[in-house]
Amino acid sequence: MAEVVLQNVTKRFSDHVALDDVSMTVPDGSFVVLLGPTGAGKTTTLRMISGLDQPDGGEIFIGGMPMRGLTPAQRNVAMVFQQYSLYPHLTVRENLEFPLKSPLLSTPRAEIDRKVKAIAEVLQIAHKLENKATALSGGEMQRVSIGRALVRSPQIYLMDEPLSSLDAKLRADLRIELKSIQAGSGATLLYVTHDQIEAMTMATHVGVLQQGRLVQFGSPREVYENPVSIYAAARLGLPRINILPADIFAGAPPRARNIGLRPEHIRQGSGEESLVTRVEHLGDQTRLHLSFRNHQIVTVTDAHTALRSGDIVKIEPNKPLYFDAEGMRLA
Ligand SMILES: Nc1ncnc2c1ncn2[C@@H]1O[C@H](COP(=O)(O)OP(=O)(O)OP(=O)(O)O)[C@@H](O)[C@H]1O
Repeated sequence: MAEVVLQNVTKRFSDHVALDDVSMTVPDGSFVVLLGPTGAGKTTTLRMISGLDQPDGGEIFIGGMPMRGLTPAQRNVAMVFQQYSLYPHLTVRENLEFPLKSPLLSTPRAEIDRKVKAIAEVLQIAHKLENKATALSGGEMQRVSIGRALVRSPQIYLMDEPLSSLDAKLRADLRIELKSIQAGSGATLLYVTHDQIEAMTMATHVGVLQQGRLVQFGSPREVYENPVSIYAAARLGLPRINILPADIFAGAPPRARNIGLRPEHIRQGSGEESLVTRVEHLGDQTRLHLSFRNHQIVTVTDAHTALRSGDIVKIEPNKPLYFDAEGMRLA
């Protein structure tokens, strides 16, 4: 496995700048998740690293080697797309074996069998090994595509929302499996997702992309607790961070335009009165929807709370984040 370095990478599509001077180091053995809304440049970043597309400016290094001019095969990267890409006329087993049968690798038969079996078990498709790829459900095909990447030992795995087409239970299972495969093998993984839970649970680092610019890079915890802007703060956390006018509570510093309060950073029982508008019991926690001076706030409370819609609850900020008129964090 290898470190991947992007140095001032820029990519334009006619006059649209999809990646704008992006510099980023994906450390060897890390699990980096790229975050950003649609169009932020996540897929473009993966395509540049894979060699499917060329940057207009800047350099990409994998394992210290410059990648300019090298084909995807020469880069030895494994990519999993959101949409499965299988050989339809081959069986699941043949699809999984395919990458190992490359003449360059000359993997021994016993080794191929062992790897295919192990991966098929992890991905819960062992019972479908002899089926034709076309005889699978969408979720099964996607698992085979993931398997085709995992049987290899590339320099880096590039995955673009690989779990988004799977049902919730399988997604939760595979999240744990992928993370343990990565942690166990020391693989380097660059991963795109819109799923907050995937990002928080799997990433060693997250990179926040905003209109083609990398605006923050750090551990999920760092980005969660110390976001550089409202934009970065809104990328992690569910329910989302509450953004309110800064003067809605006393104590805002000069130049503060907005206060950001994570749902769990609102103390209840003292402070200002707010109205409970909805109580959502989710089992392990309860969400309170509050109306406070014409603003809606979401906070969390005790799972067995007796609060009901129409009640009054006192609230005050705990660990507030302040942002200026441009949405940038104030120290
Ligand atoms: N082949 C292309 N031709 C023209 N424009 C493109 C092309 N590929 C991407 N773009 C543009 O570049 C920008 C970044 O696209 P990209 O696919 O990287 O976004 P993304 O963050 O992956 O979004 P999504 O979450 O929707 O996949 C977008 O504005 C997109 O329209």
